[in-house]
Amino acid sequence: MAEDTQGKVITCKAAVAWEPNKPLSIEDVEVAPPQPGEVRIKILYTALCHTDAYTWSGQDPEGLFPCILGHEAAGIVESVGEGVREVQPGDHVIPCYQAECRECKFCKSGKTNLCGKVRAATGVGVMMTDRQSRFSVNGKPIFHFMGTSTFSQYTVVHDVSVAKVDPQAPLDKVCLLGCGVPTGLGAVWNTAKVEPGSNVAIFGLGTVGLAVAEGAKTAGASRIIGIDIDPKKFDVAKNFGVNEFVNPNDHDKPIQQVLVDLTDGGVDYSFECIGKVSVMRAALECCHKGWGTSVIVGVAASGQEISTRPFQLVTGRVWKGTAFGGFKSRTQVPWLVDKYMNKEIKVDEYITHNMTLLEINEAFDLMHEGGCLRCVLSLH
Ligand SMILES: NC(=O)c1ccc[n+]([C@@H]2O[C@H](COP(=O)([O-])OP(=O)(O)OC[C@H]3O[C@@H](n4cnc5c(N)ncnc54)[C@H](O)[C@@H]3O)[C@@H](O)[C@H]2O)c1
Ligand SMILES: N[C@@H](CCC(=O)N[C@@H](CSCO)C(=O)NCC(=O)O)C(=O)O
Ligand SMILES: [Zn+2]
Ligand SMILES: [Zn+2]
Repeated sequence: MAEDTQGKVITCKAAVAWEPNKPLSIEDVEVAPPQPGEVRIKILYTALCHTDAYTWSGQDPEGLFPCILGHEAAGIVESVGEGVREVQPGDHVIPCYQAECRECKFCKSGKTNLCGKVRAATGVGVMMTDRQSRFSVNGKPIFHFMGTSTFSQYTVVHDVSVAKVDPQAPLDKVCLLGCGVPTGLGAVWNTAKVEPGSNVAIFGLGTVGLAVAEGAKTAGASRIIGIDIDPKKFDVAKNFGVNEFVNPNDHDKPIQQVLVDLTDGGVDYSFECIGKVSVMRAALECCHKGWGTSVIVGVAASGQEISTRPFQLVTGRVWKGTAFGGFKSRTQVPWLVDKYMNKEIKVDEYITHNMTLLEINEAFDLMHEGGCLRCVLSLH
């Protein structure tokens, strides 16, 4: 049902990042009505992802300030702009930072989940139609972030960035299907395509690494080796399918050598879920000669570069990366929600904390502690 806010500016609360690393500030933000091809969403729940912290830190070359961060959320469509056909007010939705237009060269290629339709605009914090922001504070424009900006009670996104989901699904849980959980599952299922019986090494046992473990378990991997410098992660990781643990700090040898020794020459698949280029190298080099494949999932800062001896690739190791786990967002996020509703994938188990938008700075502090996987903020 349409709300009486349709066509009007909505003033609501949002957490604004005015400058890198400065505490987020809860502001009264004006959110303009959606223009053609746009959707205004009442965000009910948003989680925090490490990529929000990364951009907030000032290290993201696409980080523009002031902005409204946030990209792992769920809400209800408040109103739609002209020409929007696939969602309507009242629909339950998950905003998708990786769009899916089904028409561009990328979408039609059948080779990637990346979409080119709105990426140039979302990378510079504006909407595609007029290259303007829909957010302002006292008349000053505030940049969008990742085409989602979910740390706001209302946001405006492109219609190609909205997945309509089962209205029965609990939005305080399925908001996680906007980023971290699909990324880990898809890294295994879509990007690496892990086969039954494989040996898998997962570097970093945060939400993304644990979702990789869950994906590897369901793919039938036999050895799932979790590597983390925080021993507190090991207990929780067992519940997600990790069946062996290695703490690099317990060894004098380079971690890639430890893993090669443990696995008779190296693992079949490895996943870097941290964002450190030195670990990305180790993840590649712990792979088995001839076929081992390493997938980069972690996001590393501007200026960071990966390196290895080309001989590592000449001798058959494969280096790959994944964005949103290779999932086609508008098509497959609803499918992931259905899998959650059918109890085929975990989601609740990644949520360690629940807070409100007003507590967002405390939530970010918590995120840097080992005990926190995902913190879900309620916005209303
Ligand atoms: N590619 C994508 O589409 C995508 C999507 C979501 C998140 N990410 C990125 O994935 C990464 C992981 O996200 P997360 O939310 O799980 O993060 P997280 O911080 O919760 O988890 C990282 C884990 O790595 C461990 N760690 C840190 N340094 C280590 C080291 N040297 N060796 C071993 N373990 C180490 C930490 O103890 C922690 O458990 C981030 O870089 C995030 O930006 C990428
Ligand atoms: N602006 C960043 C890009 C960081 C990045 O790689 N983002 C991932 C998603 S992380 C979600 O938590 C991604 O999907 N990238 C593909 C894309 O952005 O199109 C930088 O430049 O470092
Ligand atoms: Zn994310
Ligand atoms: Zn497209």
